[in-house]
Order: sequence, then C-alpha cells, then structure tokens
Amino acid sequence: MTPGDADGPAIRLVRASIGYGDVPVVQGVDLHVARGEAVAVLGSNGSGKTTLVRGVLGLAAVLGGHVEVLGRPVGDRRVRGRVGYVPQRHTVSGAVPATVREVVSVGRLARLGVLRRPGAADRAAVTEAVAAVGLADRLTEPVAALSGGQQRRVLVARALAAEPELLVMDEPTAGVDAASQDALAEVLAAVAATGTTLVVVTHELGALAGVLTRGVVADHGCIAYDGPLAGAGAVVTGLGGGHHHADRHGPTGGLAPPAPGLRGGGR
Ligand SMILES: Nc1ncnc2c1ncn2[C@@H]1O[C@H](COP(=O)(O)OP(=O)(O)OP(=O)(O)O)[C@@H](O)[C@H]1O
Repeated sequence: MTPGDADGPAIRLVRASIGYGDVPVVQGVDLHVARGEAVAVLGSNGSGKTTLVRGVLGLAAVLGGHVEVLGRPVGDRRVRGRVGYVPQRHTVSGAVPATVREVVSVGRLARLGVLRRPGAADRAAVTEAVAAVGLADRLTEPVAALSGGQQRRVLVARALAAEPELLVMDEPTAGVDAASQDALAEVLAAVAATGTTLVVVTHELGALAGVLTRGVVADHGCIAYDGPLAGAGAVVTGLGGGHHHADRHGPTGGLAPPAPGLRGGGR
C-alpha cells in the first residue's frame, strides 16, 4: 500500500542460484527490478522462469547468492502480504465449492494476518478487486460455474485484493480466451499505473505486450537477455525450444540477433 516504506528495489538477485532440494535450476543470476517496473519473464519450456519467480516468492530454495524482495531478504515476514502471486494454473481448484467473493477474500486475509478481523475497508477491497477484473456481477456465484478464463481472473482478483506492492503472475494468459486476455491487460495497466511492480511469466505476450516494458529472457537457468521488451522476442525465437538444446547456454546479457537455424522445431 505504501510504496517506499522499505528501502530497496522490488527485486534484487545477486549471483542467485535457485532450485529444489539441493539441485539448482537457476544458476548465478543477477537481476534488479526497480519499484514500479513492468517486467515480462520470457523463455521456452523448462528454461527456469517459474523457478526464478518461485525463488523470489520464497517458494523455491535459494541455494546460493542473495535474493531480496521489497528491500528485505526473501522470506522475511515483513514482506508477507505485500507480494501478490497468481500461480501457474489454469483454474481455481474445483474441489472447493467457494464463491468468487470467498476466494478473493482469502487474498485479503493474507494481508491482514491472523490477528486482525476483516472490516468494511477489507470487504470493499474485495469487491473492488472483483470489479477490477470485470466480474462484479458474479460475486456470489460458485467459482466452479465460471469459464477457465474467468477463473484465472478470479485468481488475479485474489492477488489484487491484498493491494500488493509487487504482483507476480505465472502464465496468466495461458488457456485464456481473447476477451479475458484483453480484460487482464486492462487490469494490469491500471495496476501498473498505481505504481505496483509487475512481474509476469509468459510464453506468449499477446495483449500484455502493451503493458509490460522490460523483457527478461531465461534460458537453461541463466538470463539470456534483459532489456526493452521490444528486443526480447528475437532472442526468444533465436533460442528455440528449451530442452532441445540442453548443451547450449545463452550468453548472459547477450543482445546478439538470433542465429539462423536455431528456431524451435525439435532438432
Ligand atoms: N518442484 C520441482 N522439483 C524439482 N525440479 C523441478 C521442480 N519444478 C521444476 N523443476 C525443474 O526445473 C526446470 C525448470 O522448470 P521451470 O518450471 O522453472 O521452467 P519454466 O521455464 O517455468 O517452464 P514452463 O514454461 O514449462 O513452465 C525443469 O527442468 C524442471 O524439471
């Protein structure tokens, strides 16, 4: 809510290695995201995009180097509730017969912590978040009754309800119809305009290309490109299809145009 109440950038990785168990997936990465930036994390399947952001969220192990979020070491409890996350998942779990309002309220609870009871302002934040994703008329409906794209928007509203300073989204447009993508782009543009830092993992920029301005391209656990979004597409194309080039690591900071013949295609 109050940008600037902690010093330091939104995200700072210094020679960071992140992985699972004791196996690093992301290796020796440096990344600095200032407050208010809107960053796309691009790269092919298995390049380490999700692991990178999970490290920032404290959901994957930092195995080396240093990870800071909102000016604090990752995992610091003072940061909890100030970071929103829309995980890589197409829909809300169908096992829970919750309404839109209930699911989004859970996002607000993350901000409140266990000790404070929600008040009128919290209920208003929930309603506002649902309205922001264009689902105001579905507030009391079971989430299971919504389309996949609408369920994704519920997850976005859940993250927005906490009014995060940093919003991390993993593949928010995957499997989402064009109308929902456009709605999401509008929401994110409005969120970015409030000064919230956006980090969006995506295969396909689609409608989000107008909102995100910086591109970070992951390749085999390293960062192959970090710069204006407009320059990132050629790097992604040049790197081709993830696992097919297991022996090839992108040059850190490399801005070279894609070499011919390296496009994805399975060989
Ligand atoms: N929970 C996990 N435990 C062990 N290894 C994992 C785990 N999650 C991912 N990995 C491994 O980390 C590597 C990178 O996966 P990651 O999900 O970060 O890539 P990605 O770029 O997000 O891919 P995608 O676009 O397919 O989601 C893969 O080789 C994967 O097998």
